[in-house]
Amino acid sequence: MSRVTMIGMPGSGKSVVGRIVAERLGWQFLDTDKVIEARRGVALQELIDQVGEPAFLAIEEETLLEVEFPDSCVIAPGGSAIYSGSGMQRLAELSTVVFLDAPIAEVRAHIAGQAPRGIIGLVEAGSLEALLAVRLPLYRRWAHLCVSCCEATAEVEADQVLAQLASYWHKN
Ligand SMILES: Nc1ncnc2c1ncn2[C@@H]1O[C@H](COP(=O)(O)OP(=O)(O)O)[C@@H](O)[C@H]1O
Ligand SMILES: O=C(O)C1=C[C@@H](OP(=O)(O)O)[C@@H](O)[C@H](O)C1
Ligand SMILES: [Mg+2]
Repeated sequence: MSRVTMIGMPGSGKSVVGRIVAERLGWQFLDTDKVIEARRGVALQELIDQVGEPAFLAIEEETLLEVEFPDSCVIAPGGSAIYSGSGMQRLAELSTVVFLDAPIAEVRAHIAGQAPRGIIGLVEAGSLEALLAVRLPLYRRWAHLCVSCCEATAEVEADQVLAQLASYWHKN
């Protein structure tokens, strides 16, 4: 199957690692957060602030269901994509889904280095640890492959993803 989708917590590296995986395969890279920003003409954080979390999830679902994903592409949806059963069903049918399983300390450090962003369900969960506990069964449910990332550079993580993909594609 000539598409890959990266899923995982915000800050786990879906966009950065996904882009490197795409480059190494000579494939296109598509970040659905960027698609939403381009369609709406606002930064993602601003959109979440404007419409609220439930409406953002509806916009994200609509995007996952409507975008035409080309052949030979790596897709990086937002970390909240797993809240859309129909969106994930579509991605699982048209791509190999890779869960970037990053330790929470790494997630926290990566998020801290970035501009503020709305993380869906974080306020309700109370902490990143509690949010991960809620999301983990969903990430695992939709993943064809789980790649554990531990204090490696994005380049090394991309190599790990590619090695596991090669093995998965060989068997499936
Ligand atoms: N393995 C890594 N090593 C160092 N920095 C990383 C790594 N993965 C991601 N980052 C950094 O963390 C931030 C969030 O990464 P990003 O790819 O946007 O995550 P996601 O798309 O999963 O939210 C970026 O600044 C990125 O450069
Ligand atoms: O996990 C989340 O709740 C979110 C993750 C973000 O994308 P990244 O996972 O690419 O950071 C973005 O879609 C939005 O801020 C919500
Ligand atoms: Mg991203």
